[in-house]
Amino acid sequence: MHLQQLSVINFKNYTEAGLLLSDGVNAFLGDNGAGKTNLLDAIHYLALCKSYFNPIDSQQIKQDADFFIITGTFSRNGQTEAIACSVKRNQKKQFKRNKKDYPRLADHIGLLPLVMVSPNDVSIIVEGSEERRKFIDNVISQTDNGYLDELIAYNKVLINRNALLKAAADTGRYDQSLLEIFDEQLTSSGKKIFEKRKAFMEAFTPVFNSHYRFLTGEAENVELIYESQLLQIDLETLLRKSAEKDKVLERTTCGVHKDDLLFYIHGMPIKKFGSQGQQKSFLIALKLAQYTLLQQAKGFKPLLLLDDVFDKLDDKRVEKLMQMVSNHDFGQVFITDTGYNRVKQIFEDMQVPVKLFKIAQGEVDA
Ligand SMILES: Nc1ncnc2c1ncn2[C@@H]1O[C@H](COP(=O)(O)OP(=O)(O)OP(=O)(O)O)[C@@H](O)[C@H]1O
Repeated sequence: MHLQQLSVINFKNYTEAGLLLSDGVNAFLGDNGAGKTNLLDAIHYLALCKSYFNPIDSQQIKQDADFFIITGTFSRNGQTEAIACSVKRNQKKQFKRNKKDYPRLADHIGLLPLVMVSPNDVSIIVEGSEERRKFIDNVISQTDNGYLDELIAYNKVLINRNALLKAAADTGRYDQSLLEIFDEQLTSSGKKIFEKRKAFMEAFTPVFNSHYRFLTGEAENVELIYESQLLQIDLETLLRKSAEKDKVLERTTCGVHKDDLLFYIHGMPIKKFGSQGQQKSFLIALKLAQYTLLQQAKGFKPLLLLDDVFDKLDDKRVEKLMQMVSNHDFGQVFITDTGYNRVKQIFEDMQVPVKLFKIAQGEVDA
């Protein structure tokens, strides 16, 4: 699958721009604040109906404008897909596929799989466990339609159970039969989520290890561990055992909402003991593993968006990454960087064709 052309009107710092893209590597190059990442985000928006960086749609509209439009023509399984998206202030966003409206926006998601690697991803390492659960949930949802439904069901019961515990503490009355119903529902969804996460991590971890090793050589020893209370004990028993504690703390203290991913380098948490370059390499390997599993599930190559990817990586790692790109391990790739000559040189040295775009203050020059 690849994006043949992209147009934006009033999107972030662009008034109007159109790009004809290569089906191999495309590089958006320019100074800080020029609008390179904004182009990646426009592609992300077109594929996944939302910005990668900012959940508020109206903030993607160019300052002082009332709407934005993004259009793109994709070649997918030998067919052309014309996707158009428009957002007006205070109105629902609209997506069209080959000029037809979607009955549900959710029907669009999954059509154009995509993986973004961005400096913002460092939150997966440095922030709390919620960021890591969000990462794993996003990756599983992209390939498993039922997973998101289970997550929604689980979170709904969790909110209700916590409200019950809080109300019981406030009123002194404890509705045991309602709690048992919630526990049953929580156990049913929680078990399914746990089984899917466990199976996913079993497939994901060796792919991650192999990408990390390729990128960094054999010297660094990293570990990726799925941590869940359910690995030791089933959720039914857990909920029963923690019932008294939950009453005192007025919230549900066990379940899959406590799951986490642990990241180690040489036996130590990478958050505290990894250099910026090592953390970045770890994140790239995580995202490339996501790419590989997505490709396996879809049967074709997703788009790969690499924002500011050379920053903090040493020359050897840059070369390895570009080797992966040039081996056509990935299909269409988009790269951003501030150094026009640097990127031109890297690709010339590797004898990899690349389409270079000069970006300056919301203007594109191919
Ligand atoms: N809604 C908007 N209206 C106008 N400008 C916006 C809007 N949203 C973002 N911008 C501007 O777009 C500019 C370019 O942002 P972008 O993140 O694409 O830069 P970049 O070229 O990737 O820079 P860097 O190299 O620093 O990462 C920023 O200066 C930002 O203020």
